Order: sequence, then C-alpha cells, then structure tokens
Amino acid sequence: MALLHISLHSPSPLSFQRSSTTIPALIFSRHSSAKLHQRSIKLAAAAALPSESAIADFWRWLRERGALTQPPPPVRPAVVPEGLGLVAERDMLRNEVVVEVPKKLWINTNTVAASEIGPVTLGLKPWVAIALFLLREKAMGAASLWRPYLDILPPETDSPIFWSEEELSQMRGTQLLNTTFGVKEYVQNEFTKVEDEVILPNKHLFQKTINSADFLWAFGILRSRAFSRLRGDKLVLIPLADLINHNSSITSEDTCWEIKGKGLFSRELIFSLRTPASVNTGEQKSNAELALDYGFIESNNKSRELYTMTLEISESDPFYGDKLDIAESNGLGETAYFDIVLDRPLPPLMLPYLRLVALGGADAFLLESLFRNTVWGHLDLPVSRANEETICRVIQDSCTSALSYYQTTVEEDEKLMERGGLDPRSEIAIGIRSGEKKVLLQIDEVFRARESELDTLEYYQERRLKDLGLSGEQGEIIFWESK
Ligand SMILES: C[S@@+](CC[C@H](N)C(=O)[O-])C[C@H]1O[C@@H](n2cnc3c(N)ncnc32)[C@H](O)[C@@H]1O
Repeated sequence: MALLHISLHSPSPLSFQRSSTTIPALIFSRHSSAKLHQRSIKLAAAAALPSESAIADFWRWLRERGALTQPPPPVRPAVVPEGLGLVAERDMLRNEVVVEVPKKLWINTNTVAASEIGPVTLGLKPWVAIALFLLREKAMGAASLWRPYLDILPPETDSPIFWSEEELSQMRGTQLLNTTFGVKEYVQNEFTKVEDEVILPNKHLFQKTINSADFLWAFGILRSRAFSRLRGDKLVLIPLADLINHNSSITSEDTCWEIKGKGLFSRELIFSLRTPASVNTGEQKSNAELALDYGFIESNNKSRELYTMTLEISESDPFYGDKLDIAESNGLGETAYFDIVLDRPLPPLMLPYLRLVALGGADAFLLESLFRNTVWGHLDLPVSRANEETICRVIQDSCTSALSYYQTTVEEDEKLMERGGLDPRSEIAIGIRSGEKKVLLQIDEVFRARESELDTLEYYQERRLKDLGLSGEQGEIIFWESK
C-alpha cells in the first residue's frame, strides 16, 4: 500500500511566511474618553499605556512636522480599550480627508537609507533594516528626532511571541504554538546574523547594546503596525495612522488606497479609512494569524477558525517520481498545505491530492504516462474503494492523534470562556485551542461520514464501464447475449 504522509503538527514557520496579507479593517473609535479610560485599564492590562504627557508630546511633534492641518483634525489619539487609538471627535463625511501624514514622517527603507546607519544596512531585509533603525533611535533617547513617536509605542503586544513559558503552556498541542516557536527562532536567527554582520562591526553606530529581546520587540512592532498590504520592500510604519485599531464589523477589503502618492488619510465610509496603500483583494486572516501579528482574536467568527493540514508525497513511496510529476503539473508539490476553515467545505484540491498520495496497488496503472493528461480529472472523483478507504482511515487517525495533544476538550474550553474573568492572553490561548479542535473534529466527521458511504460511491472502473456503455445506470454489467 502507498504511504500516506500527513503532518498535522509540523512546526510551521512556513505557514507564518505564507500568511495572507489582508489589511484588516481599521477603525476610528468614537467614545467618551472618560469611560474608555476606565475600561481600558482592565482590557489593556497587559500593555503599559503611554502617559497623557507622552500622548500630548506626540501630538505636538506631529503638528510641528506638518502632519496636522488647520483647522485641527477631527481625530485625536487617546486611550481606548485596544490600547491607544484614534478617537473621532465628530461625525465625518464620506471621503473627507481627516489627516495627512507627510512622507517625511513615514519610516521605511528610504528613511533608514538616509540615516547614519544607511550605508551599513544596504542589502539587509527591509524589516531588519527598519528594526535596527527603530532600536538605534530608541537607544538615542532625547537625541532622537523620533522620540515622541517611539515613546508612545507599546513595550509589547499580546502576540504569543511575547508570552512567558507559562502563558504559552496554555496553547499546548496547538499549531499556533509551533508557529510561535518557528517565528521566534526565525527572528533569533536574523538577530544573530545582523549582530555579527552589522551591529558588532559598527560599534561606533550602535553604541548601546541591542539584544535579541529588543530585536523581537521591533519585529513585533512592525508586524502589528505596518500596513499589511505594504510589506516586503514596501514595508512602512506611518506614525498616527498606526494608531487606528482593527474592527471586525468592517469587512470591506477596499478600505485603503493611495491618493496621488501623497499619503493622504481620508474617510471612505463612516469609520473606515483610506490609507496610502494600493488595493488588492486578499484572503482573510485566521485567528492564529491575528494572534501572532496583533495579539487578539475574534473568538465568535467561525471563518477565522482554521487548521492547516500538511500532506506529503513520501520519498520512500515507490511511485514518488510519478506522483510528484502529477502534483507539480497541477500546481502542487511534494508537500501541500490545506487550510481548512470551520463550517466550510474542504479545499477543492485536497481530495484529489489525498487520492494521489494514497494511490497504489491495483490503482497504480493510473500513474502510467498514458494517463498523465487525464489522471487529475480521475482523481477528482473516487478512484477505488481501497484508495478512498485509505484516505478516510488515515485522516481520521491523524485527527485522533492531533486531538490527543491538546490538554482540554472543546467543552472544557467553552466552560472556561463562559465563566469569564480571563486575562487577554488566556482568552487568546483558549480561543485558539478550541478553534483548532473544532476544525479537527469537523475534518474527522467529514471522513467518518465518507467512510460510511464507501459502498455507495462510484469508482473509476464503474465510471469507465459506463463510459464504454458496458454498465447500466444501476451499475449492472450489460451483456450482449444471443437470444
Ligand atoms: C495598528 S496598532 C493600533 C494602535 C495600538 N492600539 C496602540 O496601542 O498603539 C495594532 C495593535 O493594537 C491593538 N489592537 C488593535 N485592534 C484591536 C482589537 N480589535 N482588539 C484588541 N487589540 C487591538 C493590538 O495590540 C494590535 O497589535
């Protein structure tokens, strides 16, 4: 029998790198600030909030640098339940320009290149160069032109990259825990490299020590505040615009675009924002991605509950080469990742890929080159009882095994959530682990149901006989017997 390789618990820095780049909906808050302040103390307990005077300094700094128009903008920074936010002081008109943030206040690779460390950061990954810039400016204290902005940045978010071991232990068994370790390892490796190649050889530029925790902070700041459509080479931090918090009630993807390259921020709809970014349609982030990037989740949004199933054609499979060839001709590879979302059908390519991986024995003839152009079409439908049974059994076994790694059941998690009083990190951990388990139980159920239908499915040979006119509608073989 062919080997079916399924990895449900692989550390997945890969899935971190693959993460979708949807810009989350952004919102201006419009609340009474006195009430907000009280609520925020409880809700944003993890983060040390900037003082009133730090916020006032930041506002002054923006004004002095031409970011604030006359008359003053109808928004101001204030403490809100999500930490710091932009509070609207009146209703705003559709398409009204709210604030302008001139490009000279953007922090991107051009800013770094024009700074003292510019020459030594050439060739670095954009985020690494910007991280070094932020850390160096931070270390310069009052001597930095960026100090009022740096002073309002949070010391950490609730992203699991900042959690203690004890906090992380609440996510035991989850894919997000593996991803978190993968991300931390990636950032640590980048730090070691940049420390050896840039920081230590240029001590005159980096007089204060920068350690790996500082570097992780800068990574977390960029991940949570840089506009997600502006990543890679376009990575940019935009002071003030980055105070806008996410709101799940805004689902429009098109909340941002560049207006004549000027970096204007204006209103499209009530409480939505135009940003200086181009518009692309993007996929929605999962709760794991929200947690990792921003340090919050939407526990009541089923479409954010996701489990990534990793399937693989094993090198030890006797048909490895043929299977790989077929997978590659159909846009897949030796390893394929399938994101399975709660209450949604399985990704369309998952069953054909599973059937391919499990193909063997009497079905192996489909791998012959004669079938190369048509095999994928055959894999779209059940191939044989043995093949379909294998995938049902292996997937159910994998789900059972994955579920055994979690410390709690969905019911136990739900009770904890109902009881309330959880700190934000426990809420994330419980939401993530219960979401993953729900998807695993759903996958298990899909394949259990399929297994119970194995006798009623139509397989390749029957379809073939029908095509040749040798089989009737009920599957009976048609004979041409002489009368
Ligand atoms: C773009 S920044 C917004 C400004 C940020 N609140 C601050 O204090 O500087 C994104 C960060 O704000 C917080 N945040 C934004 N929207 C949130 C939400 N809906 N729920 C919880 N936290 C949120 C998270 O810490 C996230 O990493």
